[in-house]
Amino acid sequence: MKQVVHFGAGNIGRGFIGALFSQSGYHVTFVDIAEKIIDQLNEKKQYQVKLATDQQESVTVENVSGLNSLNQEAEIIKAISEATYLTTAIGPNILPHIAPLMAKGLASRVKRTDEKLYVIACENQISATDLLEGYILQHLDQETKASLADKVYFFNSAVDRIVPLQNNEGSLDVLVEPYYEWVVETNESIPAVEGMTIVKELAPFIERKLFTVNTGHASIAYLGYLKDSKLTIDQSLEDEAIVEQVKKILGETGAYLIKQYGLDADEHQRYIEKIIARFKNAYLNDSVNRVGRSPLRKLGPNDRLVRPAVEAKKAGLTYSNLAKAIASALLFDFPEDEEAIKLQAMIKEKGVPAVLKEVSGLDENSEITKEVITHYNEMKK
Ligand SMILES: NC(=O)C1=CN([C@@H]2O[C@H](COP(=O)(O)OP(=O)(O)OC[C@H]3O[C@@H](n4cnc5c(N)ncnc54)[C@H](O)[C@@H]3O)[C@@H](O)[C@H]2O)C=CC1
Ligand SMILES: O=P(O)(O)OC[C@H]1O[C@](O)(CO)[C@@H](O)[C@@H]1O
Repeated sequence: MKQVVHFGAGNIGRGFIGALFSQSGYHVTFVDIAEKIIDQLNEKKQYQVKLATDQQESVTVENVSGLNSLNQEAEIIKAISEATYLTTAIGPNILPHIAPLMAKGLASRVKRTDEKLYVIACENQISATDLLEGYILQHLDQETKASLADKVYFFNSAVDRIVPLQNNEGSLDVLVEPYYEWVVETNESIPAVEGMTIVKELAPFIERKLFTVNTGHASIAYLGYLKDSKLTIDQSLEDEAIVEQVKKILGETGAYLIKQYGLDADEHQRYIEKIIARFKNAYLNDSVNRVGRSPLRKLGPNDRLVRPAVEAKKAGLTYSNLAKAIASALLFDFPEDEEAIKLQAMIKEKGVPAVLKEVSGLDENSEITKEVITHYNEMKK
């Protein structure tokens, strides 16, 4: 049986990428640090992926097992040497931490076989696989790096499926939205995986996805949180003012995307509407706190809020509503989110302009910073 080693047996790992590989006839070895999940994967060897619909249709995901990256290094290295794909859905910030183990796995593999291995990071981050490759290469000597050529391939990808926090402590089953899209950038002819779309150039796909789905989702989360921190995304969208604000924000990212990639304006408008309809799925019961998680990452220069504002400004387009979204992210003070705590401490200590400089790479005197501060002061009242 063909093998995939997938780092991160969480929501996207089990509910999306692992499920597609299993359905394509692969055995999926999940690598994680969550002991309970690993034990259950090895004990039950299967789980259900349930759709967030009226009917709650479900699919059984079989041929799965788990390994612990904290204490099963030798087993993971062996599994990497036998795999066709090596994938991750672990969070962009964790990639540097798993790179040393992946490097050991690749070094061992290329000594044992010339079979091709395809590495794909499935994270909400532009060029996540390039970043992972960079981290891995830092742990390899020149000779091993050279021996990866024509044997180990790194492909960037975009992943889109809403998988909320699961309300089923102790179960491997995952509730997911029916929609999914997994786009992988390559010119190679690679082994088929059901549900994987291959493209030669990822930029239009990942930017369209990140600056529509993720910009929209994060904006609803932050605006909803400001209204009531206990809301879910669909409840936030019961407020017409939030719907209108999000449409304006996506109008700004849309204008940039249409100009940058020559998208058809009507088609893009339909894409926006389809996405807002996905956000309204009440079965997902998706909290604004989950969707707003990790605000420091989301306020990063290349992420869903700041990059489209910077690009819109460069293109001579409006960015005022994106500035409002950035301001709402700066007000995310959820006390159970480590990055939110850090963000609020930074704002208290240094003030908003210094934080925007340090976290978002925005000059303290830039027009975008000024606009964000105006919104921030208004919204804080
Ligand atoms: N949940 C969603 O709707 C979507 C998430 N994504 C992206 O997918 C990635 C994963 O997100 P989720 O699955 O939601 O997160 P998650 O928190 O459910 O899963 C992450 C998993 O990684 C594991 N992990 C953490 N550190 C580890 C380490 N050092 N070694 C091995 N395993 C480790 C955790 O134990 C957890 O099981 C993120 O980059 C996210 O942005 C992308 C599209 C949709
Ligand atoms: O860790 P992040 O970037 O919030 O990733 C999860 C996000 O990705 C999305 O699935 C969109 O693809 C949203 O559900 C969710 O907000």
